[in-house]
Amino acid sequence: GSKWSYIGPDGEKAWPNKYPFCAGVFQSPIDFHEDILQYDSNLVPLEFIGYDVPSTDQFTLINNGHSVKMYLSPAMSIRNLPFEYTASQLHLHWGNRNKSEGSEHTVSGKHFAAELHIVHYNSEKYPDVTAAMDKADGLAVLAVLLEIGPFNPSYEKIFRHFQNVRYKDQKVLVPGFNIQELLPDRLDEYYRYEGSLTTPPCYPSVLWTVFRHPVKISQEQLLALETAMYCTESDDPEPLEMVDNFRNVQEFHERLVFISFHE
Ligand SMILES: NS(=O)(=O)c1c(F)c(F)c(S(=O)(=O)CCO)c(N[C@H]2CCCc3ccccc32)c1F
Ligand SMILES: [Zn+2]
Repeated sequence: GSKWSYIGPDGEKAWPNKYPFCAGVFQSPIDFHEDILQYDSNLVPLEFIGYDVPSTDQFTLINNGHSVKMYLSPAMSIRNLPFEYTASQLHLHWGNRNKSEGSEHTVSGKHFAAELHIVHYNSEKYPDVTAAMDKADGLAVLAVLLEIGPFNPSYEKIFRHFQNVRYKDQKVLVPGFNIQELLPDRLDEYYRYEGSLTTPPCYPSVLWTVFRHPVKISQEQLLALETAMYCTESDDPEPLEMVDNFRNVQEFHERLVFISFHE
């Protein structure tokens, strides 16, 4: 129950009062635009281990008051990064029903409808995500930009449970499935930069991989994401809709974003 939000007196402009790193260096998210991008031929496709989780396993999906997050299996990890990173959780960021522009990262100043983040920690150097999250080489987050298109049966495996996590601290079990289904085609094409957590405590501890190609979900799926959840508990007399839970893009001076693709 950390006291910060995306709106009002505890909104992002006030974060540095309680969380000094939020005013610090290497902050995320950022805008990807031409003059900060540099092709890097060393950026090879990531390798996903144990992402195909059997349906006999279950993931816990929880409304934590800031986002809807799903704890992942410790058997899931990624390679081809400087270290092996083990999966911790995935969560989403989105806008609202009148403005479906809730992605955190932007491309040439343009928001996408929403964004999925899969948080991993450096399991070669640290015992768990709590030990890793404030270390410069502690975390690796994969980001998928979401846009409107046909119904997406893979995202529906999570979205179908939203009615059971409408309020803060509610949770539900989700049968395992291949988390790789949530990722776009062309896993070889991505943006790569060193940044931070996009929520307090904003530690500059994240190696970001943002896939170039967005994934499509339907208008109805997006509306469900934008209207299902509340930041408040089920008995709160003043319910607060969980909308616009994205941080604005941060200044990015004298830094480069490396890309694995030619224009
Ligand atoms: N955009 S983001 O930077 O990826 C990002 C979020 F946006 C986000 F909301 C969360 S949160 O849901 O945990 C609520 C805020 O702490 C996280 N959690 C991370 C960092 C904080 C502690 C922690 C502990 C265990 C697992 C993951 C995490 C987060 F990393
Ligand atoms: Zn996130």
